Amino acid sequence: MREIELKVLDPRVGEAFPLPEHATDGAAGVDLRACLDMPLTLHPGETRLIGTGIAIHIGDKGLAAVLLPRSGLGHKHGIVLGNLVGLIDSDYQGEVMVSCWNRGEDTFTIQPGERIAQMVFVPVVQARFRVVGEFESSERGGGGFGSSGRH
Ligand SMILES: O=c1ccn([C@H]2C[C@H](O)[C@@H](COP(=O)(O)OP(=O)(O)OP(=O)(O)O)O2)c(=O)[nH]1
Ligand SMILES: [Mg+2]
Repeated sequence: MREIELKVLDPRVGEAFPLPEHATDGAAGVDLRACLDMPLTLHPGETRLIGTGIAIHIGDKGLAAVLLPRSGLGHKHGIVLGNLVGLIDSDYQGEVMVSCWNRGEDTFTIQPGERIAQMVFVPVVQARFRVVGEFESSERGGGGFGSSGRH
């Protein structure tokens, strides 16, 4: 298991609000909690940026973190991410923020400390580009967007 530096920005984290951790042995993500002072009601179509009360510094350019919706919130209540997927750079040291979007048709109230998203660490390959005039031919070539048919 990798160790990632974490700063507690709100004293409730680690006390009233548990620190993020993999909930089971095989869990891919760690849940992030809404560091709110009071319940926050999201009306249909509304998006709000919510702090998590933590900062992380990944500090390894071969690693990043992605923020993803929680399945239950997204499927049952329409609470997903305003940026669809959040990306945390390895050199980011600010508070981890979650853009919460109510894409549903009902209002939804987020409670302080509620788990609103999950964060997954992923490997990253940085690339530089070498400009060429022609590519070596490949089986696919330029075909895409359903070029191989539907079945
Ligand atoms: O859901 C998110 C997405 C991003 N970030 C933070 C970490 C990330 O490293 C930084 C920049 O994110 P990104 O590059 O996606 O945003 P941008 O709009 O391109 O901003 P910038 O100009 O600062 O790169 O914002 C979050 O806290 N939550
Ligand atoms: Mg950016």
